[in-house]
Amino acid sequence: MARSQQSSQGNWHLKKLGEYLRPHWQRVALGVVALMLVNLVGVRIPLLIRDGIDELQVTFSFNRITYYAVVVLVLASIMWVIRMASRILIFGVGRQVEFDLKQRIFEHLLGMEPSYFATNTIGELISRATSDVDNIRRLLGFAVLSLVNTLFAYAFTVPVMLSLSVRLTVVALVVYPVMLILVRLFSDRLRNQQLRVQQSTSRLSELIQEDLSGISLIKIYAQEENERRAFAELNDNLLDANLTLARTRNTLFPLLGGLASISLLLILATGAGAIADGALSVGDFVAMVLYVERLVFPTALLGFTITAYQRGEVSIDRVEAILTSQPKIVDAPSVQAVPSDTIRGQLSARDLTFAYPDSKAPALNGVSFTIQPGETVAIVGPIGSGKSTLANALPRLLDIAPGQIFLDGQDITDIPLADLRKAIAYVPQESFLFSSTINNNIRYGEPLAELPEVQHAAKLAQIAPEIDNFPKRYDTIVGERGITLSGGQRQRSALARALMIEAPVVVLDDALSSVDNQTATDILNNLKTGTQNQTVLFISHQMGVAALSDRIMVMDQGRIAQIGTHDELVRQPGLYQQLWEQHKLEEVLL
Ligand SMILES: Nc1ncnc2c1ncn2[C@@H]1O[C@H](COP(=O)(O)OP(=O)(O)OP(=O)(O)O)[C@@H](O)[C@H]1O
Repeated sequence: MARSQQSSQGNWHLKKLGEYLRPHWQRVALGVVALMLVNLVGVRIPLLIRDGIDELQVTFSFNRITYYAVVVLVLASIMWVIRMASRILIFGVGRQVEFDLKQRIFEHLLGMEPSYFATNTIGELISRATSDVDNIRRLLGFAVLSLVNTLFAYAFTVPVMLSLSVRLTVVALVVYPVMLILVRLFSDRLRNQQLRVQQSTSRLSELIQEDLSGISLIKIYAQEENERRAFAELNDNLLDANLTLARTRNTLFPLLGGLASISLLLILATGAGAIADGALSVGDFVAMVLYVERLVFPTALLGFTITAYQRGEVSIDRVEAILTSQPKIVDAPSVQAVPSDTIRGQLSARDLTFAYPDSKAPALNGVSFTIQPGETVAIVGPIGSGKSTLANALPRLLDIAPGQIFLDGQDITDIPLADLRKAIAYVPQESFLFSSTINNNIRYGEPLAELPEVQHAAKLAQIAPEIDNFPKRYDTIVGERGITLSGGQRQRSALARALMIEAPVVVLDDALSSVDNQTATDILNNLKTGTQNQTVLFISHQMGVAALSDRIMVMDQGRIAQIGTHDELVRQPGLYQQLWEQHKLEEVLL
């Protein structure tokens, strides 16, 4: 049972390797033909030497020696050239497959929804896309080359050896079954140890990635020592895993090499007797020794080939786990394109309910509303009341069931994702800037936009005067490798990016929290009076700004508790009144 499972898994890995190689089959085939030629020529050389020795035993002639020497030299040179070509071809295929896999992994990850990255850490994904892909490259380069070479070496050498002396061939090959048993005994252990190395590497890269992203937090809480210890522990684990694997490999490889050399000893011992009996010529004997030597090297390499294969198998599993994960948020087959200039911007929800996986209470519970085109609606409510969940649901960053959210009356799950996201400009709480110019950051959604358009968006987002003061104005590099912007500057840059795409609907998820009330109000006024008269959904804890919107939705525990204008709500007893009172009190105190 276990064995059949193992062999079916082995077949699966081979199938996958076949799939990786298929696009490059011509190069692989050429490489294999080159290896075949190398071995064909290689088999010929000991026979020539044998002929030379046997001939020279009868008559000694310098001309003949020179003849044999030149022929051997020419053949060896041809072999060398073809071997080089085979290596270039096969290693090149390994690099090509590495390129293909990296490309596929990245493209696949781009299609996954944000929640995928909450369960699969970035460090782990990076380790799979780099070191695991590297292992597959080595498997396809080195392991394929050495395996095919070994197969040809045996296939061509053994028949010639048998034709020279059956007895000596059997003696030379007697150790080989022992080698196979050894390899089998070690292979499970090698695979498990290999897996441990790869898992430890992933855990270490996860920690590095997390700690370096959260370096300020580590410093604020003075946790350097603890983090150093955690790193040392994982690093120690990796060292231990690597050393254990090295121990197993260092036991197996010399054993294989040693056994192969025993063939040579056995042949020397039995060959002498055969020559004395006249059963074997000196030339045949020398040829036999050369043949066994030809087999020793590929056989000793078998250990490396096996580990490269097993390491590759583990990596194939880890890479395929990414490639076979299905994105949950995809276009339904029935979607039809919706050009954004045909969208008016009416947004509605009908009994919208959503629960995060593994959470008991729904984050949105029977939410219903209709927002008219051009309306500015603020969403307020206590922390954790479901505001961000609602904002994420609108551009389908969450896996929302059909029949719950509508844009201009059309179910958003019937709109192609690309069109929906072009129609709803969403500015998340965390404003992320790429390490590029501020110009490129703002025109991220419209990469071909000209500077005046970028400047206009910056003006609407009230960041233009500050950009004019940056060292290289719109060409200033920002983000991780550039100048550091303040929280408010980052937020307004992210807002300018969203305004750049001129979407009919703009959703701001607490995206002006680092901006003072007056600036936030000016920005909202810009949106209302802009050319597009956009529908704006504006999540905020800034009650003073929210009060200026056309209507306000008050959320509480995943439900809409109240909805109306500021004047209506402030007169109704309820959550809005409380929030407003609290706001006024804070204003007085500040
Ligand atoms: N990725 C997630 N997985 C599981 N639960 C989540 C996730 N994100 C939010 N929640 C939960 O869903 C509920 C609503 O959260 P949400 O972020 O929508 O609230 P919010 O009103 O935007 O809060 P805040 O004002 O603090 O931004 C909370 O109980 C929160 O713990």
